[in-house]
Amino acid sequence: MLSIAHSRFRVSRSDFGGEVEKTKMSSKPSLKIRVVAKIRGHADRETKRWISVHKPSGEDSETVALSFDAQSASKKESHQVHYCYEPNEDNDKIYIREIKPFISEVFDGHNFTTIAYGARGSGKTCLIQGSGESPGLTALAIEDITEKAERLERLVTISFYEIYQEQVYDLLKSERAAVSILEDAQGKIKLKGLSQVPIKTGAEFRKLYFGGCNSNRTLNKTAYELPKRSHRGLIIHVTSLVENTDAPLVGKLNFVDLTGYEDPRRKSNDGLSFVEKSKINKSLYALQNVLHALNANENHVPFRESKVTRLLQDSLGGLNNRLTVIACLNPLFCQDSIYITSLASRICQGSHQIAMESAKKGKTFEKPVVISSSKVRISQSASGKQIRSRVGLLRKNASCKSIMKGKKLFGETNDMNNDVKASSNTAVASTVEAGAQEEETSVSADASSFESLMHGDEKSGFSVTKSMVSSEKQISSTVLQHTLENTEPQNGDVSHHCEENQEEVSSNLSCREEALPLPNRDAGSMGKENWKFFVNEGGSPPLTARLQELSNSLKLLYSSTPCVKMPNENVEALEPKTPIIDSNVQGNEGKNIANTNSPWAASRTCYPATKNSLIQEYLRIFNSASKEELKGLRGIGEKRATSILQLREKSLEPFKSLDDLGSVGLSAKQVKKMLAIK
Ligand SMILES: Nc1ncnc2c1ncn2[C@@H]1O[C@H](COP(=O)(O)OP(=O)(O)OP(=O)(O)O)[C@@H](O)[C@H]1O
Repeated sequence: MLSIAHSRFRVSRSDFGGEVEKTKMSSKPSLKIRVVAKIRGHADRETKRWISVHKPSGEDSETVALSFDAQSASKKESHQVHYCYEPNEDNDKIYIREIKPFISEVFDGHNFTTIAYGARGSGKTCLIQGSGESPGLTALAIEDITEKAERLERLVTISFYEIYQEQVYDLLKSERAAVSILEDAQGKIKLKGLSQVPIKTGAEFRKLYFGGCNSNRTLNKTAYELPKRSHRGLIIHVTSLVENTDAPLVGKLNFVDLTGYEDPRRKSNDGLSFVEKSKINKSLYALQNVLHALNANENHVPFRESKVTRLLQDSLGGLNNRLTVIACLNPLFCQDSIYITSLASRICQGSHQIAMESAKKGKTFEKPVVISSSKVRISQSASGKQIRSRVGLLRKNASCKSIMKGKKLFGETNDMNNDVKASSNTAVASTVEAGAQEEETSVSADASSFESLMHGDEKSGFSVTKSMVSSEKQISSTVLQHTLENTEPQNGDVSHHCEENQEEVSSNLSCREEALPLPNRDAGSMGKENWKFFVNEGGSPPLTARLQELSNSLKLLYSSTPCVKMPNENVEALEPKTPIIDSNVQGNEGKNIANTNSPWAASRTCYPATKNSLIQEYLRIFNSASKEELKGLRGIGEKRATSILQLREKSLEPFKSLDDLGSVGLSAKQVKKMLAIK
């Protein structure tokens, strides 16, 4: 049983020596991101360090630089993050510096999220969940929150969930119970089936959290009945009734322990396949894409790319929320930790860019730091011209600037993605960086394309135009074209992978309803806020954005193409190297990948999408889109959108096939038309 000396944590804001002010990223009313690293402790304290940490001003450093001894001197580069905790620094210290100063904001109705990610065995669980000797961040936070809540007469409830294979489960129920992530007509995220249990003390919390309500659950992960490789999250809700309003104010503190990252190409001890490992890492990639989109102020934030980001949507996307990303690093050599650190550095860079923009606008922010380690590394193997011809080509328009501004987190330095040729993100960025001057060609989709799709007429229906279209539409269209070109039957592995990305709605909802289905102020604004992002200048409907979402999903597949071989991992080759396309690798149906001209072509050969999965994706729009989104589709007005929502109230997934749309009075012809963008 944990023993927490309460008085240890009574530290006033002034005790942080101005830390509160320092950790404020920007006065801009958007997500504030802080990125820190933590090097896990090690039983043998004499172990030679392989990570060097340079703290220019000691604990007061605005940023610190990490470098790895494993990298050769010529390739050695430093990765900047906001701070790095040493192996001998415990969870108390991290809590006091990174979380405690912001607890009061949760009581003001804001959301604070802490996400721990890292390679396997890097200490994420010990950090978030803790152990008997060393309480984790969750236990430390709950002590302060329950104490404060008692004084201020607020209600504290907790939810504890697990995400395994992109399915969410409630961990506070005695039976394994699935949770559905739904969006209501107002755009609020609802976690149907996830219990919220009131707690008043740290002891009550520990009883629940560490298995009190389920004897099968213990702190020891290996003893737990569910598979080990899952994400786990705790939500602490702080609710207060606001005078003269019906809606209570709810602030949330989220803690997420992401599954350990593992390079999918490496053989793992637990025998997981490449595809399974790619799926496990998907949430990490999705998180990066979401943070990139938020940092770059992009029109579409791909929250739906993974369950983790979807579940955290209102905490990541709402106003004045905070996110602390903790990159957990192994104390002994671990190639994956180098990758994890480079990603952390990128997220850190993104948050600085927001700060710089804020500063330019005359708002207060401390001097930004130039991050040398985070330069975008673009493969030199493809010329700008080649890249442009591969991706569908973008003009140097405003959208491109936005892409450049944020620099895609996923797809640039990923060691796998050093095969830049396989990443459309990178290619897009490369196009911009290369300073494309030539006349560009864009691909656009029209209604007939979708009709062709419905009839299985894969190749027809697309027109190549030289018209200027938004980059968003171009990307979507490129993906659509790609999908249409690949409607041949294919092997199970790939379609299975595609299907994993589908919005899941569990039929197993026999569990009790949420104890406190309380609305969240920020969540309420979130739906509309994101809706604003969905609508582009031309007034096109959210379907466009969904197509881009498909694009993102496909990018995830492409980026993890197994047709890439890394150089042998000997001591000489520790630093990330550009993967080599193996000319002997055979794609589906014996096609030789090396003969393909482009990364798109190569990935097509490896991972053909199915027409069916695309149709399923459209059906998911009907099963999950908000009222406004539905109304953006052809043939759906106020009345029909309301009927669809009513059907969804009765059944979680009313539309399982296109025929089911008949129940809201849509004929087959109308359905086909509807799939066209207005
Ligand atoms: N501060 C520490 N000092 C010594 N050993 C530690 C420390 N933190 C963690 N460990 C040990 O490291 C191992 C991995 O820790 P932990 O389970 O927290 O890692 P993880 O990142 O959650 O792993 P996974 O990715 O497999 O979920 C455990 O055996 C744990 O006892």
